[in-house]
Amino acid sequence: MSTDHPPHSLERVRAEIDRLDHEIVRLLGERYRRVLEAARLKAEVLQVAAPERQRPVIARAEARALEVGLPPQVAHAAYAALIAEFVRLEEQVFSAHRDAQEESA
Ligand SMILES: C=C(O[C@@H]1C=C(C(=O)O)C=C[C@H]1O)C(=O)O
Repeated sequence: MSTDHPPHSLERVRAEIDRLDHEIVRLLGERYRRVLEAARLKAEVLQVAAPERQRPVIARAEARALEVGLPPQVAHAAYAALIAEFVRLEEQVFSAHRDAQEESA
């Protein structure tokens, strides 16, 4: 279904939303794998949250939202939630790594 032929029924709109969600989650999976790579490149848990990096990432998402006609507060809320969860997962990578080191010591 292309955007040249907008869907007219609720069913068709929902089918298009489902198709987009499929792609969005695929992209989130790619992003998650890069976040794990970033975690592996950090020397200590204090580097995980990196607020100085979070701010421009969220600002860029808001600016991109404006370009594509998405209310920027939606991009802000989505990215703040995503990053909070990614930070939590990165912290788990660190504690698992620390536990493994302690066990082998
Ligand atoms: C991926 C990183 O780690 C965390 C996750 C971020 C993200 O999901 O964009 C950004 C900064 C950090 O809070 C990073 O430092 O780049």
